[in-house]
Amino acid sequence: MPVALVATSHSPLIGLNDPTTEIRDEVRGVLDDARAFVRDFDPELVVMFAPDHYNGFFYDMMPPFCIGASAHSVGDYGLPTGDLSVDKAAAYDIGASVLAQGVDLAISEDMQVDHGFVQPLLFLFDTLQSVPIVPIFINCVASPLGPARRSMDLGSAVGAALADDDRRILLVGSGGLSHDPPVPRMEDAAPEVIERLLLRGRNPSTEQRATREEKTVKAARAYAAGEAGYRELNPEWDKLVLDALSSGDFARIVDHDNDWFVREGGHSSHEIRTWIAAYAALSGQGPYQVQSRYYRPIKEWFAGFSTTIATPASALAHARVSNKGVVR
Ligand SMILES: O=C(O)CCC(=O)/C=C/C=C(\O)C(=O)O
Ligand SMILES: [Fe+2]
Repeated sequence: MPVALVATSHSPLIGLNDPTTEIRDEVRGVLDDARAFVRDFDPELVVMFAPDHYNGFFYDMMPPFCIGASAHSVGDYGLPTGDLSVDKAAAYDIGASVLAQGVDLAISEDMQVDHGFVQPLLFLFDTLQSVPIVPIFINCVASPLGPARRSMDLGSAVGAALADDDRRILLVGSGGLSHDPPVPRMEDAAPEVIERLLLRGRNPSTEQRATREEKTVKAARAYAAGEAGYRELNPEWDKLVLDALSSGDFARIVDHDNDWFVREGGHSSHEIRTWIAAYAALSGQGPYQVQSRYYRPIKEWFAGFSTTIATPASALAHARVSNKGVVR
């Protein structure tokens, strides 16, 4: 199948707590390049791996992986609400194949998604409905998490499921590198927050959502000003991860235990599982090459922010090649 990959960080703070104009423009340029690449590739199907942040998935039933046969954006952080254009038949086919290959995943006919899915869609397509999509949720925040290697197994199985599909397929991974924004954790959350991590967190009122989101913005401002006791970003670790994914050396990442990710990259570094899955799906189609790689630590967004584009090595001759950012 003709295939390409875009993996990108997301951050709910984009537009709400921006870095300098220079850095904002730099990122805008990188995302414009990614959008131009995608426009040229003209995908007929997007398969997106992304996490959730207690907007769609709660502790009433928290699967490690879930494929959406229909999906709806909850509209967090000012993003649009509405249905995604899910390719239901493809979702069931991929789900059945992945299960047959021995990777367990749930299926949802009513998947609620947040900025984890919505931002990359908007970065690359401007709207929620521009392109048929199969959304695949990977739990990256709600402990206990399985080993990172399992997200590689998921990605490999999805890649195998797609191998005979003749459509142009864009694989997308959505999540940060090192980062530790204030996403609550069951282990140490206050009782009223624990309530929110259970089913009762679903469909908050406008006021409840605004209060919660204001807290995140306030925390990011304090973090960027050096005031808060949050974990620093880790560009060295981010480079290791980007190098490993660029070279296809997955073992450098997935053979580590979950504590390594938290120690090196903070709790939300588990979001890199979405990239691991997307890259593993790509690697199943043969050798690949990263064509473009951007990285910059952006504290205002609580993110080691990166965007990469990769294609099968055979497609490289047609590539736009660029490397931007501060760490390569
Ligand atoms: O909104 C909340 O309840 C907690 C804050 C939150 O979800 C932050 C998410 C940040 C990212 O998605 C990220 O940096 O990857
Ligand atoms: Fe996130």
